[in-house]
Amino acid sequence: MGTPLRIAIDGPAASGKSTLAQRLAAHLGYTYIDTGVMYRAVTWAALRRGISPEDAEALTHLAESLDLDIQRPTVADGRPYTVIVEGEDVTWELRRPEVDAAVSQVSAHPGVRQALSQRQRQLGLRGRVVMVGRDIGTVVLPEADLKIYLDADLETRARRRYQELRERGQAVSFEEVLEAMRQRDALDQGREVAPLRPAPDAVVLDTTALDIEEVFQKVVALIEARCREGSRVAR
Ligand SMILES: Nc1ncnc2c1ncn2[C@@H]1O[C@H](COP(=O)(O)OP(=O)(O)O)[C@@H](O)[C@H]1O
Ligand SMILES: Nc1ccn([C@@H]2O[C@H](COP(=O)(O)OP(=O)(O)O)[C@@H](O)[C@H]2O)c(=O)n1
Repeated sequence: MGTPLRIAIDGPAASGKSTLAQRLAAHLGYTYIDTGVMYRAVTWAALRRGISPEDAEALTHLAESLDLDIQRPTVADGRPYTVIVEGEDVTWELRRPEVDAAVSQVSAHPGVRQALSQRQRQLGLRGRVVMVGRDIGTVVLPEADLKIYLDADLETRARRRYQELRERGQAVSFEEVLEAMRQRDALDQGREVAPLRPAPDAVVLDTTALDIEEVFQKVVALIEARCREGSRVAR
């Protein structure tokens, strides 16, 4: 294999997926695609319209028809991209605790998943992408050339997310973040369609004791090793 053209990164909340993916995409000159943002956008729109997170039919219709645009950052406030839903910049709205609390329930509906996975697969098939989510290696792009599953223990992930939210000025307690994350993990791992788990051919990397740079270096080393293997086979 040469440089992997499609890289899939899956794992639970705050395992470091987006951080790694953005650095890898910049390093390789690839496009970074965050699929979680699409599930968050549907959830945000549902909350605004008063659609219940249990209403499969209404949510499926929303996922199929939502006017959603993910653009290059339009404001220099640390955002990796700007998300426009129905003409409104909702980039930071999507990170609010209300969205966190409902997103796993919304994402469990097969109709919602089908609508969004289809859009994601079309983007992924273009190649030269680093795609992040929960089911990229298992469902969205099972033919990805490199699959990474990032993990870290719950406390560590909750601490990372807590610090991130506090730095952004959100008034949350560590216990609230921990409990919300525990519930989201359970729903994401327990759903019937596309449950969160590593693909059989994923490289599982536990980041509990690794800093951001160490994770990045490990994955770059992995990509370089795969490239060397590929060129040996090709010779
Ligand atoms: N290996 C790491 N060590 C410490 N902090 C990390 C690490 N990876 C990511 N972070 C921090 O943890 C938070 C969540 O990371 P993020 O990449 O958004 O996770 P995910 O995309 O998996 O939800 C961010 O504030 C990020 O800077
Ligand atoms: N490919 C994906 C991506 C996200 N999701 C859902 O969307 C939620 C938010 O995903 P996210 O990647 O934005 O969450 P964080 O890891 O950033 O906290 C997850 O908890 C899942 O319920 C999914 O089901 N499948």
